[in-house]
Amino acid sequence: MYQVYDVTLFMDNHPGGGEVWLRATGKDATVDFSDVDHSDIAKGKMEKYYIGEIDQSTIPVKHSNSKHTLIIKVLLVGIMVGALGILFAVL
Ligand code: HEM
Repeated sequence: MYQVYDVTLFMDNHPGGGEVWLRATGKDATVDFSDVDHSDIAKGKMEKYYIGEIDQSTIPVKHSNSKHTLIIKVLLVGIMVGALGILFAVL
């Protein structure tokens, strides 16, 4: 389970700055949080911003669209080659 915190209200007052949180947006920040070795005071403050838990198995997995991107690239090259062919035929 992921523990979720709404830190928007604390953003301007976070001693580590709001920037570090922006960099952690949309991802699991557990490692970033432990790397700092937050004090017990910091850990106590977290309770105030705790909003619940998310079961990570319910988070949609990002699929790579590389196959679609390749098809689009091949089509674009085909269109360009076709356009050049028409251009040379006309000239
Ligand atoms: C609700 C969550 C959080 C709370 C309440 C919180 C609170 C604090 C507090 C009170 C400090 C001052 C130092 C201390 O007492 O340990 C601090 C420092 C810091 N925090 Fe957080 N923090 C939170 C989440 C995070 C996250 C997710 C990150 C990283 C992505 C982060 C990065 C930092 C950094 C870089 C510092 C500065 C450390 C230093 O200057 O040595 N914090 N935080």
